[in-house]
Amino acid sequence: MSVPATDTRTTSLRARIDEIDDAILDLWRERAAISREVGRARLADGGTRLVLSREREILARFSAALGEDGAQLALLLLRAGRGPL
Ligand SMILES: O=C(O)C(=O)C[C@]1(C(=O)O)C=C[C@@H](O)C=C1
Repeated sequence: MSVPATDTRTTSLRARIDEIDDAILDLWRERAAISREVGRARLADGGTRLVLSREREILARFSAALGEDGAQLALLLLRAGRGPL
């Protein structure tokens, strides 16, 4: 029996979704590691743990691109790097 064309298409689209998710996870981990490094360097220089002006910029950028979902995503990204407030 032949496989319906929609099943084949779904399988291939899901494979692409998995690739995209892997890329997102890699980028998530890379961003968090870089954020931690920036934070450690700032603390070692006697600076603050947070830079709220920078966090506001990031929140605004994600909100402008994705609305409320973007704001939530930005908050999760920031927390992954600098830890909870
Ligand atoms: O850009 C910085 O100075 C960072 O420390 C990185 C970062 C971020 O994850 O984007 C993390 C904490 C700061 O409050 C602001 C931004």
